Amino acid sequence: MSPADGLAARPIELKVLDARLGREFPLPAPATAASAGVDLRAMVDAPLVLEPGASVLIPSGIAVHIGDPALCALVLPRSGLGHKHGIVLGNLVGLIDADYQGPLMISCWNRSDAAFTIAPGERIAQLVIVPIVRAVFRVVDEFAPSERGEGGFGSSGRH
Ligand SMILES: O=c1ccn([C@H]2C[C@H](O)[C@@H](COP(=O)(O)OP(=O)(O)OP(=O)(O)O)O2)c(=O)[nH]1
Ligand SMILES: [Mg+2]
Repeated sequence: MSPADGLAARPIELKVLDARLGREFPLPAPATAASAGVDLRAMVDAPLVLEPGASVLIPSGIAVHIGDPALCALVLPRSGLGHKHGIVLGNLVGLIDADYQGPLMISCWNRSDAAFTIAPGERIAQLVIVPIVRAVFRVVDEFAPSERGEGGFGSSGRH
């Protein structure tokens, strides 16, 4: 039994905006049975040199309409690119709303001190669908006491 066997697959509508996807490059799909995300590809026309410190908005070649307001999607860096090459996201994390139907874009930021060339179709980030809680804020004057109280920002020390 694979670890993901207990998970019901959830259909999410996807539009292919770049005809190379599904032909020259695979459509987004989990790499393993229990992968949390699917990799997103940089659907640029030609190799793109990202200079140190530069950021650029790259089309993923797809649009997704999540539809269910109890879900959203997060665009996250790939750990290898982020750690080894400093290729992360210009917005740090991308949030895709359930009602967004436009092109899924990836803001790529080269936080390293070396230029990085992004090849057409390269897997550049990943997309994770997550459940959300719809908060309705209820204004109060005082909170009931909690164990932490107002302590934060390192209040518990370092070790
Ligand atoms: O990395 C990202 C982040 C966002 N989006 C799209 C989907 C999201 O639903 C929409 C709006 O994102 P967000 O609310 O984070 O951006 P904003 O600057 O507040 O734009 P808006 O005024 O349109 O809400 O942009 C992307 O394609 N990629
Ligand atoms: Mg917004």
